[in-house]
Amino acid sequence: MSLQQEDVIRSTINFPPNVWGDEFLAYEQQEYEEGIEKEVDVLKEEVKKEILASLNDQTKHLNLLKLVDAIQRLGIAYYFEKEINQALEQVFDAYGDHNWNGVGTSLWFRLMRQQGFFVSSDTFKTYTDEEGCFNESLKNDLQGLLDLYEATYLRMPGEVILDDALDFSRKCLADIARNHLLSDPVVSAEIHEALKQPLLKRLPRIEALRYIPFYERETFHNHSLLKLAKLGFNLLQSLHKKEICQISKWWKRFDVPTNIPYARDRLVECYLWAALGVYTDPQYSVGRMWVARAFALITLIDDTYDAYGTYEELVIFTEAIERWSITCVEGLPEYMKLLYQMLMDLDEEMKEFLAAMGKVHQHKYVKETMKEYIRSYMMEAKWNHESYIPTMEEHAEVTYISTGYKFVLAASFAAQDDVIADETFQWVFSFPPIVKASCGICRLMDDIVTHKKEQERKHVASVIECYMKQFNTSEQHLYGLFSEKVEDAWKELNKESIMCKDVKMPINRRVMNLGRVMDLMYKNKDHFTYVGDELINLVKSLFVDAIII
Ligand SMILES: CC(C)=CCC/C(C)=C/COP(=O)(O)OP(=O)(O)O
Repeated sequence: MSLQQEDVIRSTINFPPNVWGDEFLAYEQQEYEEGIEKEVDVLKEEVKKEILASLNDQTKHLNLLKLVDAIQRLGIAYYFEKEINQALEQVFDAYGDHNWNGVGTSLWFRLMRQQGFFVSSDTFKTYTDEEGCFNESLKNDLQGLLDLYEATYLRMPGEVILDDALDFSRKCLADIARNHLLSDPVVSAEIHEALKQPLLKRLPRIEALRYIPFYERETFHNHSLLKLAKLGFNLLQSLHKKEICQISKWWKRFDVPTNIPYARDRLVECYLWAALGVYTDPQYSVGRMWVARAFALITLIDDTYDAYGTYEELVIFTEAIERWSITCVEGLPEYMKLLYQMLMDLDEEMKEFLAAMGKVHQHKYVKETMKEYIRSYMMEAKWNHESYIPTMEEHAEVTYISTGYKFVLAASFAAQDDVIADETFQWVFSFPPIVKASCGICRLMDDIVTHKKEQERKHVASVIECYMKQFNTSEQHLYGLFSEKVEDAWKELNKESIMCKDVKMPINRRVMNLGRVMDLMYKNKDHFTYVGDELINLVKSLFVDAIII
């Protein structure tokens, strides 16, 4: 009997169609005004000089930190990687892990930890009395409270003083916001936004979009820096437009709505994921486009395993993945052939890229993590088929891999046009705690918002069902419990990014950005599947509408 016959029961649902149509195909000819790069270079030099001028003068260190903070929040740190590192190293050499005293402690603490320098949370003891209570006088300094609040999010597991400082500053800020004591609407908006989402969880590019107009309103802003931020934003935006146009042309060839109508068609959203969470710096154009396309294809494969494919079909597909050869196409059910072909074509492209870079031997890392990823999909399909609810441990082991983040990281190292050591691939293979924590954030935040809808059809058990079964408990208090686990995972990310020196900071930052994407795609609702105005407007602001200079 053919598997394609109509009596096969498939647990599909009607996902909303792609909201973009052909919009991005129109951006092929986007050219930026001539001369803009020259202007950017001049401004860069000005800002570099300013950084370097403050380096050796301790009286200027607070201003130096403010400048670095502004550069990072304006989203142009990639222009000053070397200078920022030099500046923060200098500050670390001057004050060690706890000797910064007085004004700016919270800013110093946050910037140092963000850069991977360990500084001690004991520094905040000066803010408390003998009983460990935070001084009431702190409530009178609004900027100080905001800075303290943002600094506390850099906490590691067990840092009670920072947990307390967070409770204290959050409560003070919420009281201030509630009491309408503020006459300044800009500061009031700042408090509301900070309470909604701390800096730690904001994706740098989205923060730039938000911070540029905010910074402009500040009386003492640096004019060169502001101009550079705007030009830099627009330059990268025009590159994004071109890239989305290019990958849209590739995607259109496959006519997904006709050929794979049961799956989510989400190329632009996947590009957003890749551009904000994986490759944020302009130079990684090739990698960004490869990863975005891989995500879009994986989304189709995910919906095949989670919904449309029958168990028998999925076994065949998984075996073909294990064999990893285009010759397997023939043995696949008709509708799966395109998926397999797309995957093999993308893989071929990756191989060619690696060969051109002289690192073709690293292809095996991408292939192996992809196989492992698909095996995790198959295990979920098996549990679903057998109506088996796994233990929490079994569930985590499989569904952390099925977030795709381990594969994404390995692929991102390969698709990056600089030299990435084999040890870095081996590091991700060993599934280190920082990567696990990022996968944990992904799995928990995803399951919290998607499980209700998924369980309406036959779907693998989410972490919620597994916990309820194992601990014989009700669903109600689990959302709070898992939200706390997400916070714990953030503490782990902080700790590992500072304490673990196996990889360099840009790689840790990538792992953290993957965690941050979840705050965009899966906070309170599944914005990836059900793309609404919020995400649409964000995409337009990031990739379509230039900032007015
Ligand atoms: C990082 C990657 C690979 C992104 C690709 C897009 C994707 C598969 C999203 C998860 O959808 P989902 O919410 O249905 O996920 P799951 O099926 O794992 O719950």
